[in-house]
Amino acid sequence: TTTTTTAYSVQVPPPPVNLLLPSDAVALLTFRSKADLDNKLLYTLNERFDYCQWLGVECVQGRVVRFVLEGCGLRGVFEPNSLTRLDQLRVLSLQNNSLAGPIPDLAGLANLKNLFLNHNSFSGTFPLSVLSLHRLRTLDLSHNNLTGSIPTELTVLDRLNYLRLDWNRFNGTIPPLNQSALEIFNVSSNNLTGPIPVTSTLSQFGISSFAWNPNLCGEIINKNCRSTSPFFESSTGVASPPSPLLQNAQSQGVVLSPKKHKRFGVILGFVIGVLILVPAVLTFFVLSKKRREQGSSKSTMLSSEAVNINGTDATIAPQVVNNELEVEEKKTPGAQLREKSGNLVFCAGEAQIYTLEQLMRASAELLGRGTIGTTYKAVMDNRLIVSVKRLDAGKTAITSGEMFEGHMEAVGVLRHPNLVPIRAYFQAKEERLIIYDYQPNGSLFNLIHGSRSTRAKPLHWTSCLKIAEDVAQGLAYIHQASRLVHGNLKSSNVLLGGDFEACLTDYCLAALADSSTTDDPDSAGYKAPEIHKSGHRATSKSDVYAFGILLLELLTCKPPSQHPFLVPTDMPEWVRAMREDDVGEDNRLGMLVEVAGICSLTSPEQRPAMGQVLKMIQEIKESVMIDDEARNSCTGYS
Ligand SMILES: Nc1ncnc2c1ncn2[C@@H]1O[C@H](COP(=O)(O)OP(=O)(O)OP(=O)(O)O)[C@@H](O)[C@H]1O
Repeated sequence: TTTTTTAYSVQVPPPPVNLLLPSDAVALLTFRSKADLDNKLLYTLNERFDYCQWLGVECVQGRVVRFVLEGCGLRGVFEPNSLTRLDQLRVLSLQNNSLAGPIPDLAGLANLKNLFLNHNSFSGTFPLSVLSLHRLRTLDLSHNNLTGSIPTELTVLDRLNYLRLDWNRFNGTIPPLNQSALEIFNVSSNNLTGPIPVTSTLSQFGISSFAWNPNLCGEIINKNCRSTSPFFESSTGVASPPSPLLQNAQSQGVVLSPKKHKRFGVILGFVIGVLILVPAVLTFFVLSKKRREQGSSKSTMLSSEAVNINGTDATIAPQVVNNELEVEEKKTPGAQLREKSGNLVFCAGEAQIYTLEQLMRASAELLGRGTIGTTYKAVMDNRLIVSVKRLDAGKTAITSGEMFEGHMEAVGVLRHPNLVPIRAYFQAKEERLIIYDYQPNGSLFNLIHGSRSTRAKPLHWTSCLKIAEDVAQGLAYIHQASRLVHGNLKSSNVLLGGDFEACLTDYCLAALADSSTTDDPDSAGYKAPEIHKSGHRATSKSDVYAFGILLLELLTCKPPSQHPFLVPTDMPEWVRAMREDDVGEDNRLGMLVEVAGICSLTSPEQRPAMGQVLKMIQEIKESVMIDDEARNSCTGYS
């Protein structure tokens, strides 16, 4: 007789193969068929339980309990009725891929505890099926294109410990979350409106959890709700106290329907706008005309002496010569923007969530001095923390004001999970500032060379692989999304973000400076030979060279100044000698060293493009089964 266990010895015509497969294998194969458009996952089934060995899969007694495919270059869709059949799944992570389309119904994943779908291109609305996953502790949907509102019913997930919805396009109000277990929470960079609910849980989070939502208000972000709009309904359904004008209308017997409330709000806003703006604009023009007539050349200006950097704590205080807005005769788009935002130009169309004055009042801590400027950590009075790079006037003197604005407008729109975003810039006479997000976990330089006592050995090779992939992704994005190049890649310009992801900073700034003034022995080792020889400007191929050197630095724990001069064929031996404790990883390491070797070839024409380098690294990643321990060390940098 023929049974299902002898499915491969055929005496009678076999039933369709799907009927013979365990349902978990069918679920995985169905998922792969729609998500893995580039056939990166080599899922073949020779034996009945082969699927438990597939990349990213972990089973207990033949049932899939973890499915983790992070940064695998998946660029299809998440097929409904595929993974959702894995009813024993505890962990599902598809983060850092390019999956698109809606998130399907996940209600079948009744045992799910951790769900990471962040850093993809999912669209559609918040997946309501998640609300039925009562065991859920971690939910990360950040960095997608999700729209619509955040459901109030999220409050029912009482085990929720980690909730990230940042970098989407959610609108509406924030639900009054009050789960005592919630420790990580972020809804920044959305389109949320209204007051931040005052619950004991939400009140413990800082401004960075809510930032970059232009119409959000509340004490946490230091924004008065009534001044934003008198008609916000709070998320608990209780309206904020009406404005005095509205009270007046009501006391006179005018009854306003909710719709009329809105219309009344618009009319009121318009009337107030006209009443305030017209005199303000008139005053502004009269003042500036008077000033021009007096031939005044005074402007809001920061003086280099104004930054007190004695010790670690300082205040970036502007020496305000004249507290009026700087008005230039010829108005470039940047100049008009400057007028609008009080001289601080916010990039990528982002809303101005702080002013120059707030920034200047911030307490500042010196982070370090670089080749073209000095970097500070600035903590503003609204508790927002940013990093301010103060360019050295002499070093960027070759770049005119207009060129600087044009350049910053091009660089400031770059947005990628592996780039530290430039939020704003400022320039006045002798003063140029660039404002970045502050990265809390230090730089790759510190991680590799920081405390020698704790980090005497090179990083685990899987950590190297993850960092290399992050850096390659950031660089490839710059090259593909713009005609710009990084121009100053080195380990101190690779910062570690909140999730220890590697993010590039200082990108595209080298072009502002005269290269003869920026020679620095620490950077010299990353410079491609053609730049050393003829002082050529950086190119995408010199970025690739620097990447090769950085990869060797990662693998060997040796700064470029200590790299022996090697041809690619000698590199594997040197790297192996530097990692003598590593056993059994020769093959994988060998592949990474090979990538470093071809990136750092002397001739720029022979070096691959950054997109190709990224592909090579991703292929190495896919060619190995990353076991659980290695995966953990990937994010923990063991
Ligand atoms: N956004 C940031 N968040 C946290 N630390 C930062 C940030 N930007 C820079 N740093 C750190 O501040 C220090 C000084 O940075 P800076 O860019 O001024 O100099 P550098 O990177 O050493 O040289 P270069 O100017 O050539 O890039 C470095 O240790 C860097 O890692």
